[in-house]
Amino acid sequence: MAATNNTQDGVTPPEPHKIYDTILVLDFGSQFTHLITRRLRELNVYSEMLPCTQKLSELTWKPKGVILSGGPYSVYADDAPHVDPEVFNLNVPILGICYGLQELAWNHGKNVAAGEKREYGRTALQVTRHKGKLEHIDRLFEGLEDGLEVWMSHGDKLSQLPDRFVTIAETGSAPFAGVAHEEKEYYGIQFHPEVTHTPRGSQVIKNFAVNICKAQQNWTMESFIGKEIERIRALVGEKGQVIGAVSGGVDSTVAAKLMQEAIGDRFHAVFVDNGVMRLNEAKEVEETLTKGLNINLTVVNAGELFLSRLAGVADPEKKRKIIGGTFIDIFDQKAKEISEAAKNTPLAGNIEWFLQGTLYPDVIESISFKGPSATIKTHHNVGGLPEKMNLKLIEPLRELFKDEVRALGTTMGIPEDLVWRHPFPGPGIAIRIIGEVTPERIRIAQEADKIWIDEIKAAGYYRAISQAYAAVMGVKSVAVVGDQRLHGEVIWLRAVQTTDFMTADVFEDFSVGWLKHVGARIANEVSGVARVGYEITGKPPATIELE
Ligand SMILES: Nc1ncnc2c1ncn2[C@@H]1O[C@H](COP(=O)(O)OP(=O)(O)OP(=O)(O)O)[C@@H](O)[C@H]1O
Ligand SMILES: O=c1[nH]c(=O)c2[nH+]cn([C@@H]3O[C@H](COP(=O)(O)O)[C@@H](O)[C@H]3O)c2[nH]1
Ligand SMILES: NC(=O)CC[C@H](N)C(=O)O
Ligand SMILES: [Mg+2]
Repeated sequence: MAATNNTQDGVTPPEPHKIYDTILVLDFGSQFTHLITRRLRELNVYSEMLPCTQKLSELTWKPKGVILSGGPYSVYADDAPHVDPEVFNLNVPILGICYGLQELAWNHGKNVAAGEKREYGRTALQVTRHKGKLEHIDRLFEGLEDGLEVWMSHGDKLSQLPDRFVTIAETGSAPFAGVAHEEKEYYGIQFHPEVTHTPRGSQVIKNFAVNICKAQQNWTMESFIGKEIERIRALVGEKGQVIGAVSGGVDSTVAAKLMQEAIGDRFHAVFVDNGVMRLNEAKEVEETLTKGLNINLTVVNAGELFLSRLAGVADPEKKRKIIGGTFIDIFDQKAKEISEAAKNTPLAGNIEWFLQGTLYPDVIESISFKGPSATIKTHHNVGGLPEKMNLKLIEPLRELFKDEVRALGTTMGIPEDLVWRHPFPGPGIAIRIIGEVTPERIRIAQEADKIWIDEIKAAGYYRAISQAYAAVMGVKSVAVVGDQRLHGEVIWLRAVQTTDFMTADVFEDFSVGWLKHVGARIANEVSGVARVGYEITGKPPATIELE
């Protein structure tokens, strides 16, 4: 069923929502909306999220079911968002969660009002079973024990049952904690099944998606790989060529591997060694990508150029700009060379495409009903390049969450230590050295970081930590080594836990004794180090990186 023709021939390659049974999640701005999509995908049911304002006539595919998410508004307020009424003509099951339940009720009698008090936290759910004539509506809570623990977060409530609905669950304070339409497959629940505080929430979501919507559970990485490869081939055509910047990080490596599988050497990867990578990293990235993964890779050794442009510069933003600018100069130049050479490749055409490792959270962030968040930092090291070079974007990971990218990488045979590698910023250790970046400081930062990460791995902490590094504080301090005075560098160790990198907690599981052991190793083994500290500030206020 997948198209094999080129798009230029007028056939659009099918997107996942056209291939897999898809549950559409309409977002009313809850903090948890993306978790609904995550939970569904964990059940191997494909799901996509769109803003609640989505015009359903503009949708080019038909969902198997629709979930209306929670949201911060009150349905009865003048400026409250409302779903396109066409949703009720799709003839598919609908599940309303929290605001979504209230939105269902608003559309069936408008009986929603402010409650006397907010209900926030865990509570026990009493399920009402109907059997007999209404047996079909018992399916939402099938297999769930009475009194199950659910998590609530609302201030409004249904003041009476919506027209033609019956109660399917209640709690001490919410008589309409679950409702269902007598005939149509409309369900509403006041609690949040998508959060982990509702331990059996996944079962509720599964009952809706699989038992009620009859969605197939066929969203697996194996199946995604095959379909995505077909899609890339259809998009790029028989001769098109693609260029992409790869960093050795998870996202760009997995994206590059997919391209290699799809079009072989017509994908050209470029890796820039900017001289501020981790110790031996440039060599390792090169080996893994070429020997391990068979990717058509060009390595540009540009360490000296980067360092010469960074000489004497201490301002963090200037450092970032210099690195970003130099990166673009180099990439642009290399891309031109590769394009020229590509023209002489028999059977292949021009480079028309640019690979980007965009992930689903970036997509969600840009389409969420709340609108793009003002605080997010986008670190596109290759920003602006595709337009400048007149290339079309290809983004094979744009439907995936990070953990799905990791699963995909593992399935494609990418080594575990790369798949689980902590993210590394494009400007590298240049933003982990406060002040001027000198070869000596780079050496010290690299050697200290190697010891820190090796120790973290040996102690089994690596995967529990989201990001860890050793930095150079850029101020000198006095130490005494072998009766000699040392005026040396100060090493700053950081390790944080986070899910979204927007906020982060300091990693707390290290014992002081263990930290002392690592500190002693760094001070002893890395020459020029006077002292070592472990950072205890979370984000906010401190950012994850030092600069
Ligand atoms: N040294 C580099 N050489 C080539 N491309 C790079 C380099 N550093 C960054 N890039 C490009 O910038 C993009 C963004 O970097 P970013 O660190 O956000 O993602 P990543 O490296 O792919 O994955 P991860 O988030 O796991 O580090 C990369 O995907 C890659 O295209
Ligand atoms: O590619 C990048 N270019 C950058 O300039 C940059 N600055 C920060 N980061 C990464 O972003 C995440 C959040 O970092 P901060 O808390 O320091 O803003 C962390 O994962 C940081 O490593 C960068 N990545
Ligand atoms: N979490 C929610 O969806 C809350 C819905 C609505 N704003 C309420 O307070 O009841
Ligand atoms: Mg990276």
